[in-house]
Amino acid sequence: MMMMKGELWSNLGSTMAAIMFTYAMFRQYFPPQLQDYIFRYSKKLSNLFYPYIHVTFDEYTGERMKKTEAFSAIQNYLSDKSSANAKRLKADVVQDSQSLVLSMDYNEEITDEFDGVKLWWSANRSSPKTQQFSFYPAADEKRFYVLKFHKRDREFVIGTYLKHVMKQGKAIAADNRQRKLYSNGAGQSFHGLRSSTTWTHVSFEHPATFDTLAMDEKRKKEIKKDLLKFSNAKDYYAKIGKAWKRGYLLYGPPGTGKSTMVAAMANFLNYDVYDLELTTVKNNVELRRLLIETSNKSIIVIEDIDCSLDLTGQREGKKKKRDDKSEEGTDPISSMSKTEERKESEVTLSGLLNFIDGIWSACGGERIIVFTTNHVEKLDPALIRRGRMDKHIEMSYCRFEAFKVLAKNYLDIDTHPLFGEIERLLGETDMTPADVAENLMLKSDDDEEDEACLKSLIEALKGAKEEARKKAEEEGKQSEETEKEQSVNENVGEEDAISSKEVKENGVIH
Ligand SMILES: Nc1ncnc2c1ncn2[C@@H]1O[C@H](COP(=O)(O)OP(=O)(O)OP(=O)(O)O)[C@@H](O)[C@H]1O
Ligand SMILES: [Mg+2]
Repeated sequence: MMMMKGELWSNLGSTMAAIMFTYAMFRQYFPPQLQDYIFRYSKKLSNLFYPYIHVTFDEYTGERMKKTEAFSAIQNYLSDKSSANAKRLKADVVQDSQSLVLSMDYNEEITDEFDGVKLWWSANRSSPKTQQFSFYPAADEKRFYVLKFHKRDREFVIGTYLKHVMKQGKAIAADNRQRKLYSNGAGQSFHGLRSSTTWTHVSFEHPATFDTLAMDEKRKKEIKKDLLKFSNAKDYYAKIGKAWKRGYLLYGPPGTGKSTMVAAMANFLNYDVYDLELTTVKNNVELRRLLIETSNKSIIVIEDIDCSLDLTGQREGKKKKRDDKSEEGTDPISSMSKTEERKESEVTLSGLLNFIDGIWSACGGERIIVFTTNHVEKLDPALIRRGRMDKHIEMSYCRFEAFKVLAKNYLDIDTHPLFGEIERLLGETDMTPADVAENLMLKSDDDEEDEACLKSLIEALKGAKEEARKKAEEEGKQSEETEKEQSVNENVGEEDAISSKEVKENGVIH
């Protein structure tokens, strides 16, 4: 046995010596051009037997060492596959992500299959030139992914597979990303002058979803379909030459779920929310700047638009006054500083309209603009015409369909003997979902509590019905009185007319 091992070593030694000798001879006796020639042909020869192509994706590119989109997308794309297949994994928190991203460790290789084509991915890093010990990655360490595939699949990989990887990777990043709720602060006061407002953000964690939203199931589905259609319609908007945005007007009495609907929309589409407080925006220029600073995939909300500004259909008069004012001062600088000093918002309706459908709103990707209001009738029709506010959604009082959603959410019940009476009362009485929900809030975990909640709701509904009846009665009385007054006035008017006729005819004053 010992003998055999010794022989093996000596054979290996002599083979190595022979290779080294041949290489030395090759370098010494062959001119460099010939060496190149032989090298190229030997590579071609090896390619004949090695049919695979390798593509490298570096983490950073360019002088400014910008992280490549491709690297991040591949990292996300491979994270699922790595956690299922790779034996050695490493975990990273990718920027702006709320969860860990698992990726295969260096020098691991995993196999992917797409449309019946097999491909191999490996994660690699080039070893740093500086050999110092450090917990942090060396500055000259380069990380990269290598994709290996058969040369017959070249076209498929370049034309289809890589596009699929990028798209999937970006979608995973969007899902994992921590969403944000932005609001425009009221700029700090400095020597009486307000500084410009900017967006500040917190993480967006509103729990409302379309499942928890009390609303007619059919309308809910329709809105969800509309949102999905919009978010997938990049090519369609490009084709018809329209900016990729959509306006929703949510209107209805207080407590009917308008703000809740905005949160549900954001959660459904995975968008950020920009809560725009118009009264703190100094002027149209600032409004435009705020818009440019919003990111893709976002919902820009202006709550209670009727209270935000004087946009309530009297713009002609207002506009004229403003024009008169601007004509007063011809010096643009002095008039600008005057405007700065004025504390109230100078945003105009036309500024807002430009904000919605001006050229600025076309920058970047998809955006949804939502206005909410309690008084749709007060708004200037120009503001809410179709094309600006594409979809008008009325949030109305709670009817039985909506109640069933609340009962499921709050009490976890689908049916109950008291539902019949509640259905009848909800049909006759206007109560907001907020008030219905208030009655369904459990005080304890007791099963009997369900019935107590429903009974308290019935009482509240009866109370509301009675109140509405009394109010209607009072209003009826009032209108009767005003009718009477009117008819008295008319009679007096007639008498006056008769007497004046008599005066004319008789020439006598009674
Ligand atoms: N349709 C609904 N579905 C589920 N919950 C609702 C609904 N409407 C109201 N609520 C409940 O009532 C509360 C108030 O609702 P929300 O703030 O959305 O009303 P709003 O229409 O925006 O009112 P306002 O006009 O006063 O701003 C919410 O916290 C939510 O719990
Ligand atoms: Mg609201």
